[in-house]
Amino acid sequence: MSDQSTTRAPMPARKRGLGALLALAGERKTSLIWATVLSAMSSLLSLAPLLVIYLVLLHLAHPQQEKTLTELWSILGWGALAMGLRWLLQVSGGVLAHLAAFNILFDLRLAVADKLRRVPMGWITARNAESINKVLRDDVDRLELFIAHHLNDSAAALTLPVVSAIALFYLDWRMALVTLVTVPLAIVVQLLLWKKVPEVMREYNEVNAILASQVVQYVQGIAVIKTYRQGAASAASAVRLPQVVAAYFDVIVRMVKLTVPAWSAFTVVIGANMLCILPFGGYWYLQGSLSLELFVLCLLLGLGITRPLFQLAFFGSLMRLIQDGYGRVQDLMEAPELPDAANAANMQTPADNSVEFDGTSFAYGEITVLQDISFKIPAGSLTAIVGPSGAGKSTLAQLLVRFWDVQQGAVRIGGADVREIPLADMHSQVAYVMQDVFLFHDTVLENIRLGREDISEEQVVAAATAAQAHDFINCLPQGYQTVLGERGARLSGGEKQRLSIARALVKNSPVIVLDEATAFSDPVNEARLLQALGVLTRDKTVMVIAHRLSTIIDADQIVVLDTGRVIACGKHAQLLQDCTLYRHLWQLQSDSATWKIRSTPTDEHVKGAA
Ligand SMILES: Nc1ncnc2c1ncn2[C@@H]1O[C@H](COP(=O)(O)OP(=O)(O)OP(=O)(O)O)[C@@H](O)[C@H]1O
Repeated sequence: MSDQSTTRAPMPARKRGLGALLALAGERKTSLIWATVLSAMSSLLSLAPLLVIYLVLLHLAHPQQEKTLTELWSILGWGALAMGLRWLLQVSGGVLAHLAAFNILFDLRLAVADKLRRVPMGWITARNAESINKVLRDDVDRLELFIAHHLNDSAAALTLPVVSAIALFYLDWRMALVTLVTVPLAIVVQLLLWKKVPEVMREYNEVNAILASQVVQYVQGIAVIKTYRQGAASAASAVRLPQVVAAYFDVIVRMVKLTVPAWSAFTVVIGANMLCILPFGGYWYLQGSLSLELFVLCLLLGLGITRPLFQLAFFGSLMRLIQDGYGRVQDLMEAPELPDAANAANMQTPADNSVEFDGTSFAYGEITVLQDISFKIPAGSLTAIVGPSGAGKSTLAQLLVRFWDVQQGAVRIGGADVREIPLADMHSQVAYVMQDVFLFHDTVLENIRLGREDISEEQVVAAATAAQAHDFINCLPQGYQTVLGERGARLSGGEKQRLSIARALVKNSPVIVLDEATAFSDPVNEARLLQALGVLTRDKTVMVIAHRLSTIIDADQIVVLDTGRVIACGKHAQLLQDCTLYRHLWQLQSDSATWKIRSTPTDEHVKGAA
C-alpha cells in the first residue's frame, strides 16, 4: 500500500553507534554498567601474576635469609587471593551481562512482534518475509552477542593496555616508550588496510540475506520444483540458487583477500614491540640503569599488551556489523503504523453491527484498484460481493478489517469510521475467514483458539463440531492435540477451511467477512462447509466474497464489482434481469457445470473468465 494512507508518528532523531546500542538497554543500563565495571576490574587482576613474578624475582635477587621464605609464601597467598577475586568478578560480570542481554532482547523481540502487528499489511507484503525473519533472527542474535559478551570483553581489553601503559610509564618511561612504539604504527596499518572492508561487509550482508531468502523459497516451493524441475542443477536454478551462491562465494573471496592481510599485518606489527623491548632493555640492564626484575616486569607487561589490543581491533570491526544489524532493527521499529484511535479524542464506538462503504477509493501504490465504492450492509444481513477476477473484491474485504486504510471516503461499522474505532475493539468486532487459510505449526486446539487462554477445550470442541471439523479432527493421530505441519501441511484444503470457520466461531464476532470460503470444496465438502457457514453467520452481519454464485442466490444484497467500481447492486433475480455482467457470470457458471476438461470453451467463456 502507499505510505500516504498512514500517518507517521514523529520519531525522535535516531541514535547511532554505541550510544544507540546503550540506549537499547533502557532500564537495564545500570546492570550493564556494573557488568562492564566488574569485567574491567577482573581484567586488572590479570596483572597480578606479573606482579607476583616481579616480587618473587625481587626477593630472590636480594635475599634476606630467614625472611625470604615467609615473604615468598605471603606473595603466593596474595597472588592466589587475587586470582580468586578475579574469578569472582569475572563470573559476576558475565552473569549480570547475560541476564541484562536476555532481558533486553526478550523485550526487543516482543516489541518487534508487536510492531509487526501494528504496521499495515502493505508494509509487510512489500518486503520479503525472509528479510524480516533475518532481522528478528540474525540481527537480534548479534545484539545478544554484543551485550552479553563484546561489551564486557571490550571493557576488559581496553582497561588492560591502558593500565599497563600507565604502569610502564610509572616504572620506567624509556621502557614504556619502546613497548608502545608499535601501537600507533599498527593502528595506521589497520586503518589503511581496513578502508575497503566495510563496503565489502555490507555487500556480504546483502548477499547473505538474499541467499537465506532463496534457500527458504527453495524449501517452501519444493512441491513445484519436484513437479517441474528435475535434476539438482535445474531444481536449484528455479530459485536462482547457483547465481546467488556464486555471488556469495565472490564476496567471501574479496572479504578474505581484504581482511586476512589486514589482520595479519596488525598482529605482526603489534607483536613486533619485542624487537624494541629486548635490545633496548638489555642495553639499559648492561649499562646498569635498569634492574633485571624491572626488565622482566616490563617485558611481561609489553607482551601482555598485544592480545587485548588485537581483541579491541577485532571488536571494532564487529561493531560495524552489529550497528548495521541494529540499524535494520531500528528501521523495522520505525515503520509507519496504522494509527490506533485508542485513547484518541476522536475515538468512536460502533452504534450497531451495520457496515458501510462510503465513497471509498484505494490504490496499491500508484495503481488504483477501488474507486468511489458506496453501499451499506444493514446489521444482521448478508451481502455478497461478486465480480471478475482482479475486480477488487478481496481488497474491499481487507479494507473492512483495516489491513490497509482507504485513501478517500470511509469504511464504517455501526456508523463509526474504522479508523476511529480502537484497533482492539475493531478486531473483536470483525472476524475474517480468509481465502488462504494460515495454520500454525502447533496443535489443532491452539490453532483454533489462537493462544486465547480464556477459551476452554469444550468451547473449542463445540466450535469445531459446529464447523463440521470435529469428525476429521478425531481421526487425526492425537485428535485435538495433533501438531499440524507447517502451514497445516497434513490437512486438505476443505479441512483447513473448516478449521478457520471454527476459529471464527470461537471468536464470535458480530461482523463476518468470508473470502472465497467454498473455494476448496467438492460437493460433499461444500455441503458440510455451507452447513458450517450457516451456523457461523446466523444473526450476524455478513460480507461474503463469492465466485460460486449458486451459494449466494439467497443473499439479502449482491454487489457487482468490475475493475474497482460498483456497477450494480440488488437481489439475484433483479440482477439477472438488469445487470449484463452478472447475467454473464451466472451464465458462465451454469455452462461450466456441463463442461468437460477436453471440451473447448468458446471465446465468450474465456473473456468472461479472465
Ligand atoms: N498487495 C498487493 N499489492 C499490489 N497490488 C495488489 C495487491 N493485492 C492485490 N493487488 C492487485 O489489486 C487488484 C485487485 O485484487 P483483488 O485481490 O482485490 O481482486 P479480487 O477481485 O479479489 O480477485 P480474485 O477474485 O482473483 O481473488 C488486482 O489487480 C491485484 O493484482
